[in-house]
Amino acid sequence: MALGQLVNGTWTTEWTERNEKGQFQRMSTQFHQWITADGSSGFKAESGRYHLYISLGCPWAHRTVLLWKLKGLENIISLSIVDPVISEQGWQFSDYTGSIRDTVNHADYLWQVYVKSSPTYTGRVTVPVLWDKQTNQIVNNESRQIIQMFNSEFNEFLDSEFQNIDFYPPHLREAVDRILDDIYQPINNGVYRCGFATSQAAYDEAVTELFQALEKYEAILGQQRYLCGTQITLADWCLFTTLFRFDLAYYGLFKCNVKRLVDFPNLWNYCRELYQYGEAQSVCSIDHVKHLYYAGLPELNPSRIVPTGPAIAFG
Ligand SMILES: N[C@@H](CCC(=O)N[C@@H](CS)C(=O)NCC(=O)O)C(=O)O
Repeated sequence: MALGQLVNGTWTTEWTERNEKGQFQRMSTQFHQWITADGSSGFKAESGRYHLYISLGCPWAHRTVLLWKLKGLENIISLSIVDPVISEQGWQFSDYTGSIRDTVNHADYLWQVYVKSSPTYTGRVTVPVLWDKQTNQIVNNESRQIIQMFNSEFNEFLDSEFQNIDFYPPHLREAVDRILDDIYQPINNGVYRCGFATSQAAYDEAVTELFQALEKYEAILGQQRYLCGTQITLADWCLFTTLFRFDLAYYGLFKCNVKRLVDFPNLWNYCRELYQYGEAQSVCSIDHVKHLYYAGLPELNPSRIVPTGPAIAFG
């Protein structure tokens, strides 16, 4: 397995996210500070102060770059995109097409950014990472929190066209949070629970829960256009990044193959609609997704061959 982690600031190739039942158990992220418009948190929203590290293949990081793009933060927050294929030393920077090297810390590997922020860090080295250039530290590495900050805290630097976009409006916050909680374990993390299971029982449980939840949301989207009703919210973007990868990677490599996404008429139309929303598709990379999963997880695909298909008409 190419995945490793930092132990006391040193890179190791241990990977310990499965229990004795063969179930995948995702570790929690550790950097949870908050950028605020007024600076009361200690991290004031400022133009040019922050840097975002992402992978275009990763569904969690994809959420943050979608918000970055859709809120018009390109000239406010700088960006690095890792090589899609995770290396023996974790995420690396390269000249792979569509990647962007680390212009801030000039790291070769993302673990170096973690160690610069926190020299004795122990834990996984994951994307996304939001970095503060002023105090030289990681502010936050949890996608669900980063997208909330991007949605509202940088508005004063944006044109009114972008200021007015609100994917987390106060009257829908409770509903968004409830849906995010509801889709996390069976769907967003559920595909990983299928793919990384090491026992039949763990896989059976995960795949059953995944398809029950997909059927549930298929029915909901038969009644309403978006997860919270008539308006696109953060909940939709968080479901979208998993759906976008479904037929490209999860159906094949992770054995999420009871049905394809295209076999769910409502979920499939919804996925296509979100893909076509604004400039979303400019940060949707089929190539990075397929390389991340097929070339970067030799435990699941020892040949690392990236399949040619499937041909999927998102556009
Ligand atoms: N809870 C985190 C999860 C982030 C995460 O697990 N990212 C994966 C990529 S899909 C990663 O960086 N994995 C590398 C590793 O575990 O070594 C979030 O939502 O931001």
